[in-house]
Amino acid sequence: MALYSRVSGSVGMITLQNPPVNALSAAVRQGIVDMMHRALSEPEVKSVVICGQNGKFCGGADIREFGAKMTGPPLVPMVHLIEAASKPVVAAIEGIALGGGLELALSCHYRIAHSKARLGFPEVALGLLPGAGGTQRLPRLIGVPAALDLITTGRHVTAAEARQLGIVDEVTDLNAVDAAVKFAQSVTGKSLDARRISTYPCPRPPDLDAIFERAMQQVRRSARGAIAPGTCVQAVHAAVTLPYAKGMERERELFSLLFTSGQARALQYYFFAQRAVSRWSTANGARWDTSKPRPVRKAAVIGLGTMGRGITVSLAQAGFSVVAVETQEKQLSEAKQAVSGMLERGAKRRGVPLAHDKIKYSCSVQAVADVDLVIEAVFEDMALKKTVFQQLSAICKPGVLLCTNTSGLDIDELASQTQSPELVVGMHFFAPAHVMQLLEVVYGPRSSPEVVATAMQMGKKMGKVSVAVGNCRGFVGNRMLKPYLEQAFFLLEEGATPEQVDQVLEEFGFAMGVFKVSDLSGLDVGWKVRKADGLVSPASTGTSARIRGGSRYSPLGDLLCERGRFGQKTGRGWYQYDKPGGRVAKPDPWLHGFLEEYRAQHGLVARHIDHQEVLERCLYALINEGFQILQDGIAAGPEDIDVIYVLGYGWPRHRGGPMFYAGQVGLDKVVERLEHYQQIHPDVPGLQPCSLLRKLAASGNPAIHKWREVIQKPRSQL
Ligand SMILES: CC/C=C/CC(=O)SCCNC(=O)CCNC(=O)[C@H](O)C(C)(C)COP(=O)(O)OP(=O)(O)OC[C@H]1O[C@@H](n2cnc3c(N)ncnc32)[C@H](O)[C@@H]1OP(=O)(O)O
Repeated sequence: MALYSRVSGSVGMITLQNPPVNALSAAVRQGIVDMMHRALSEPEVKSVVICGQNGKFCGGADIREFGAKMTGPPLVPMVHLIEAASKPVVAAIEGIALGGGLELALSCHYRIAHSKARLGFPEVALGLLPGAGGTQRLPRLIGVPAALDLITTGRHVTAAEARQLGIVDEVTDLNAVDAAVKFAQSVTGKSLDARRISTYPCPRPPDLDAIFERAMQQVRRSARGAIAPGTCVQAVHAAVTLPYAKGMERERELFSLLFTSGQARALQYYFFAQRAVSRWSTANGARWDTSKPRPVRKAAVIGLGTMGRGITVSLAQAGFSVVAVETQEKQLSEAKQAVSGMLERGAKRRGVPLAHDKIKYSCSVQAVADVDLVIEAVFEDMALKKTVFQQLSAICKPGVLLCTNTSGLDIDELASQTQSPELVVGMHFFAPAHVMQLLEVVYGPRSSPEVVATAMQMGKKMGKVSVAVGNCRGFVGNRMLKPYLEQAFFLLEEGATPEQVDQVLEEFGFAMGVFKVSDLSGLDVGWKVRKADGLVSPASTGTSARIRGGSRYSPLGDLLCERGRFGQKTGRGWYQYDKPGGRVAKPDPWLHGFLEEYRAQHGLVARHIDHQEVLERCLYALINEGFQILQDGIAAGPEDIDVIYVLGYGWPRHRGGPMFYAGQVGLDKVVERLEHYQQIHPDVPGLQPCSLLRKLAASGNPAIHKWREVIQKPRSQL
């Protein structure tokens, strides 16, 4: 709702009240309309200030109401009422003015912002465009190029940048509401003719066509199939080519198109999913709201390879004192140099002070004796990690949290090396660790709730989205990757090429196809794991070479590794590169010949494989594993899996995540297609729909937020 008060006798004050961000719910819109009428009808009131309760102007339309039938006054007539007002209306922007909140501010005649406020049109991230005149007013106010930038990227600007761009009239370090009241009094009685943005002509720079062409190219490059960015460009184009009223009609049409698209639903689901994962729970009943994190001031990182360096940078940038340990002098000095470079680049990019002095380097593990938390980041080797954990357990002061950065090793086995297994937790960072936003916090059966809470909070402080997951091989992300990769390999055996598979996945919206990712991360990584698992056997022909433990197995990755083809680092993998370390993947005729030879050797006949089969086999196998993970209680809900896949594995955000996507496709359809492929490939257990998936499909494909009711008590494997 909105509160009305009178300040200094002549200023009508409308205060938005809708915690936590004063979003424009039906009640708030109704309140604004009613209070505007009141302010305009009171003769003593000469000007109006609009502000938000609790230091937040407005976070935009209330996203929680998007799924329901629209009630209350629409936004567009509301902003027109404000702009048309005969008394000056001043927006007092504290905290945030985002989306509909900024549109509300742009309909006011003046805008006063606090210096710490952030403004922006983030609708594009929700699959929408600013639909209350934002695409028509902003270019009129700040010009086409700047408006295109803000609307298509959704980036927030500081008050200072907003002032520079001309979005706000004044910035204050003092109380913005008081400043707005003073300002409102100072403009009482002045003509408002030049203050109504909708009446401004839209600037037409001479290279207008080129500007729009560039903007379209830019969004096509980065959107990966998302439709909102291009639609935003079209809406701004209408501001330039049409009179305001017609431009508004066009904005409405385009907004409706986006609003009813599956992409907007997926992105809005994802918005709440990312927030839902912070309300974590574990299979043994620990919860975010009952578990208190421990204070951590000083942390240590053991092992300064690629991951350890990234983790050190993240910790230092988050303000922690860090002891960075690498036992070899040479590696330590290389790491020191690399970390300094990363910190310098980070400080420059983010405009923050350098964090060099936060880090102390040491060659000795003894240096961690007084820290509060250790993150071990040595090679992915259980024996080595066990030794390190034994050492840490002996060296560290009592009560220290011992975390391991592993992408899939058994947390409990490591915990058993220590005197306090309840203090051990996994922190699975993604490379590059100082850039990637995702952190899987892996709890073992003995990890204490406060240790999980501490790791989750540490991740948040490092700017990560932390997702709590249970302990199993590969945790959530890498466990689901296995059947996905497996299907991709099988498709090559049956006649596909890496380029074909990658193209299908990239058209779906993945940042990179599975084979390009494999080349980037190195084929030897998986090879090492398969060797340790006893899966890699000496080259042989016939069916037995492609069976392990009674199930189908593809040795293709192993065969490439045997030939030294480790991907980008060796200049050859599933693709060829111009040199070792090269980045541009080119189809490799050698690989095609190798696949033909392989098929001939194993009596396989290449067949035409269509787009649909590639997509269904890769994605549905991955999704099926996701349901198995839910069934096992390794992830608490589908949102956890979806956030992990979007942030860690390049799943297109506008498709919500694999579990959301499965719901969109229809769970019964996913079951039906998995059964279809299982019949053809009975030796692939990953194609057998898991019982939770079957159960959900049989219960009528319920909405994703209802799945937890069906999952009920997960049968935890922990
Ligand atoms: C025709 C009309 C068209 C209108 C278009 C729009 O206006 S669409 C909406 C545009 N606005 C946004 O996209 C803003 C989205 N919100 C944010 O970016 C951030 O939440 C924030 C406002 C910058 C605050 O970030 P912070 O990190 O401080 O907190 P959280 O993100 O955790 O959010 C706190 C809770 O607030 C809820 N919330 C935020 N914005 C909205 C919103 N617009 N509507 C409803 N609810 C919102 C958020 O969900 C959090 O609550 P939880 O209960 O934890 O989920």
